Amino acid sequence: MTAPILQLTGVSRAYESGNRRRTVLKNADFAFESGRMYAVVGPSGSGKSTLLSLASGLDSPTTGTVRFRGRDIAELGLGRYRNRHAATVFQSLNLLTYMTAVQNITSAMEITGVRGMRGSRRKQRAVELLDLLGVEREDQNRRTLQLSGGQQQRVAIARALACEVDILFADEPTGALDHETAAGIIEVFRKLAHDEGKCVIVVTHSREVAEASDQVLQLKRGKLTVT
Ligand SMILES: Nc1ncnc2c1ncn2[C@@H]1O[C@H](COP(=O)(O)OP(=O)(O)OP(=O)(O)O)[C@@H](O)[C@H]1O
Repeated sequence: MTAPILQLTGVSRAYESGNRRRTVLKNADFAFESGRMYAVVGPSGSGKSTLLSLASGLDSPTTGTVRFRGRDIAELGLGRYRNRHAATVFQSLNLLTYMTAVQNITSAMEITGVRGMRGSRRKQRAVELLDLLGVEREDQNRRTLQLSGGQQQRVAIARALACEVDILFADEPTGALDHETAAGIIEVFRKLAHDEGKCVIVVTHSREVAEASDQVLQLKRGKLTVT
């Protein structure tokens, strides 16, 4: 086994409401590797989004640690971890619909500070990523509002990758897509893991996504098991 890129050790998350305290993720242990695609599955309310938030540095565990290349992400800084190493494609995509596909990516690069890259180089990088994800050149310069759901999903993935992150998280990426479009997106994730060496972690209800993954993590009432 190669050294894990991301390691969860005894990770729990509890929420307080009034005088009640409920643990929704219980003592999760898992080591993720580069070059592999993982699916996180489980019934509604089982803790999938909670796990995603903790592993992607959007939230902190109540107990336990999340380590990126051996270093606690709390020490590294959650903002820095998210900007430089781990990006998330949210269900809502959050694309700027009045901008083109290319502009969505170059503006994200500006905001998250891909340093030392001039405007023309940023644009070139955006085109490279969109090519990699199979967005046709003529569609790359259309406003994302005019693109199909599958194309928008590809743009959101390209944007997440723009900062050369090592880990890509996606929350229910095929939920709103028809079967054929979903199959294309699944292929994109597999390619990013197997050809580009990324660690891809997908929260999903889809059997197809789970079957296409290298490993499936199952959550049931906050308990993580690996199948
Ligand atoms: N901020 C919060 N405060 C209190 N409880 C929360 C909070 N966020 C999530 N929960 C609770 O934690 C449990 C796990 O939620 P989570 O969103 O992780 O489930 P999920 O498996 O992603 O569900 P779904 O498939 O429906 O998106 C749920 O019972 C939820 O109500």
